[in-house]
Amino acid sequence: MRTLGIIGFGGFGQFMVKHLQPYISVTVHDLTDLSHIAAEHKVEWGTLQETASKDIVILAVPVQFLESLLLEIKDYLKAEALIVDVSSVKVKPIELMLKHLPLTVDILGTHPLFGPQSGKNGIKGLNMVVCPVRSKKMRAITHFLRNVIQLNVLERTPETHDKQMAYVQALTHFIGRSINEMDIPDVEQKTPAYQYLLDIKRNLGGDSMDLFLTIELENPYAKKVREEFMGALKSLNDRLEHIKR
Ligand SMILES: NC(=O)c1ccc[n+]([C@@H]2O[C@H](COP(=O)([O-])OP(=O)(O)OC[C@H]3O[C@@H](n4cnc5c(N)ncnc54)[C@H](O)[C@@H]3O)[C@@H](O)[C@H]2O)c1
Ligand SMILES: O=C(O)C(=O)C[C@]1(C(=O)O)C=C[C@@H](O)C=C1
Repeated sequence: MRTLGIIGFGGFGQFMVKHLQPYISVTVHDLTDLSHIAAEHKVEWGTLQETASKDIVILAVPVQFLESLLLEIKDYLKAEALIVDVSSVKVKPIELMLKHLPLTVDILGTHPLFGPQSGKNGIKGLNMVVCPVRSKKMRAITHFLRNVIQLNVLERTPETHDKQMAYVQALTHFIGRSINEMDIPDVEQKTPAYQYLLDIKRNLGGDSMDLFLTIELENPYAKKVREEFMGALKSLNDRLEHIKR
């Protein structure tokens, strides 16, 4: 039977385990000792070396920590292993995996477009981006994702992914974190549109600061979209300030 190691057992690592554990024997590892949470999920807790030496290894750490992790694990990997990243950006992790991983291992970039909040009622039909890099098992993986987990699999280049995610995610998380910091109130006399804002606040409120930094700073196209948004806010506000009353 094939074995799976998940390195990074934060919000997304823990969420993924619930969906993968029925199909494969899973070992998890994190810098922090989260063995009690692994026990709750009924998966094995391993050392970094044990977890990195499985048939499939999923890297679920924020991208800003990926390079040092790759350097730590590259000598522990099985020659024929499949290494998968799940990062919210795709250009940078794929460059790093190509730079540091041995030529014998298969590499697959992925981005599940859901998480603990958006997937809490099930993940059937949700989107998952795949960026094949080098993998002999691509057909079997796509079959598993589409037909067993029942995701909507979208194949994209890393550049196309990051360009679109600058709007889809960097803009949404920028607004989401702002309204979380403002702590906008829930009130009875609300409109459906305000409920959308409250839903964004709830959906993104539990995400870590490290995830926010990945989405905003590691996507090469995110800064331009933030600037466009800030420009639009400023120009709207200027127009309001200049209306004579
Ligand atoms: N949260 C989501 O909804 C979501 C969805 C899809 C993809 N992702 C991606 O999944 C990855 C993890 O995101 P998250 O939300 O779980 O972040 P998180 O901040 O909640 O958790 C990250 C975990 O990685 C651990 N970690 C960091 N460096 C490590 C190392 N060198 N070795 C072992 N563990 C290490 C941290 O201790 C932490 O527990 C990111 O790449 C993110 O972009 C997240
Ligand atoms: O469900 C959640 O908790 C999420 O925040 C999921 C979410 C998002 O909606 O932006 C967050 C990060 C991932 O890259 C993909 C999806």
